[in-house]
Amino acid sequence: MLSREAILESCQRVAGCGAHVSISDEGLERFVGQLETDWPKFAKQVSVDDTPVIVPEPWKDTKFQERLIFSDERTEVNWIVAHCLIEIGHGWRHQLQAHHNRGASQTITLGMFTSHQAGFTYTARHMADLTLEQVAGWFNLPLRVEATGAAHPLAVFAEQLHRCLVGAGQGLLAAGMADFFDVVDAVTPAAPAPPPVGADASAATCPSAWPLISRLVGLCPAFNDREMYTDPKTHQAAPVLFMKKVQLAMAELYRRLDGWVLDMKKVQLAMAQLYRRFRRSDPGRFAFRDIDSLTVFVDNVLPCMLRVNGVLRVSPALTARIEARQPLDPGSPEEMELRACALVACSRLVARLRERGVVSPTEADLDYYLWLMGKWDQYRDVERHYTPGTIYY
Ligand SMILES: Nc1nc2c(c(CN[C@H]3C=C[C@H](O)[C@@H]3O)cn2[C@@H]2O[C@H](COP(=O)(O)O)[C@@H](O)[C@H]2O)c(=O)[nH]1
Repeated sequence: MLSREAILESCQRVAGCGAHVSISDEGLERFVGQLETDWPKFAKQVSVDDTPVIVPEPWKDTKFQERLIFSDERTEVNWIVAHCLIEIGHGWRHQLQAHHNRGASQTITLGMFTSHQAGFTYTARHMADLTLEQVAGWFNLPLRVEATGAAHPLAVFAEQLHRCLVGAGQGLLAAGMADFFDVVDAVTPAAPAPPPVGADASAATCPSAWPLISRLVGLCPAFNDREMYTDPKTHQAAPVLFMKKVQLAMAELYRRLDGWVLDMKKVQLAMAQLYRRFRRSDPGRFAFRDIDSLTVFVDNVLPCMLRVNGVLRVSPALTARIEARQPLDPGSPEEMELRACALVACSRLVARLRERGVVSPTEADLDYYLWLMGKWDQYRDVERHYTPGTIYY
């Protein structure tokens, strides 16, 4: 089974021997102080947890604030997991900006809203049968250049999205699962009876996130975010695990649904809405007792925020490549060192914050914080690394 330890240890191996990226102890300590000061501002932004997605400041006043209406809990869970499965496309940021003035994550979120409004439900069969044209339509991605009829560069992005979804649909079907919700059901067959109001969600009745993570990774190729890394000194190769999107899915399910018992009947739903306010009163399926064992969901934004805030030291040659927007190859040492060092640095940041005791976030909280930070005015134009060839982030 996948575990926090397996992910962290594989990244620590890279962080200990990387040729291009390392963690600065002084920078890390300085950033801990900054986080303590800035945390309250952040807490306000993500505490609104009944919105379908976390809404960064620049997205305010857009339709993302609207509540998506789902016919039932199964449909909502399937939409959330599918959304996280296709949180990719950072490497197309500039092409997307030029095409429709939106970045990768806004393109994905808007496309997910559009598909929902079009009545699409993310069942295994529906995903397996998706056509490239359908996907390109929802996400507003051109497949051809109008004037010449030649393939549009963004068609590759549309193909990546299509591949993620079809792969998941086929994987689920092969395992006899009708949808993502069936996987939840297979892992935690019956929602445990809710403990009395006011009881602690960390009680053993709450499920662990890791069996569900492991099962989803086994079924959906696009969740299996791992690469081989060769130690530059010993020349030994070993796998490095990041598991960005599947951990994001756990955090999203937790953020949205931990207060719900998902298979309850309509009349109970109203009760659940009331319970939901009392976050810890109704753990159901998604109040993962080990939510604080997730690592950050490492993409290209986190390494960038840590680099500009002095936590990551990046070699001048690699910094120059990043600033020149030169793409990195998926699985290249540079790409893996950036991601691995960011993941390890975040676990150290959270450990230090907890020791000092002023604020005590989970790594998932810190992830959301750093991702939202990438939208702040002073950071929006800072170049991040780009790996357009990956389907993992
Ligand atoms: N570490 C981390 N990375 C995240 C997200 C999200 C957003 N998550 C949504 C899902 C549910 C929530 O409610 C959020 O609304 C996107 N990304 C990644 O950023 C990358 C850059 O894209 P851009 O921002 O356009 O530049 C892209 O690879 C994208 O996959 C997150 O939360 N954490």
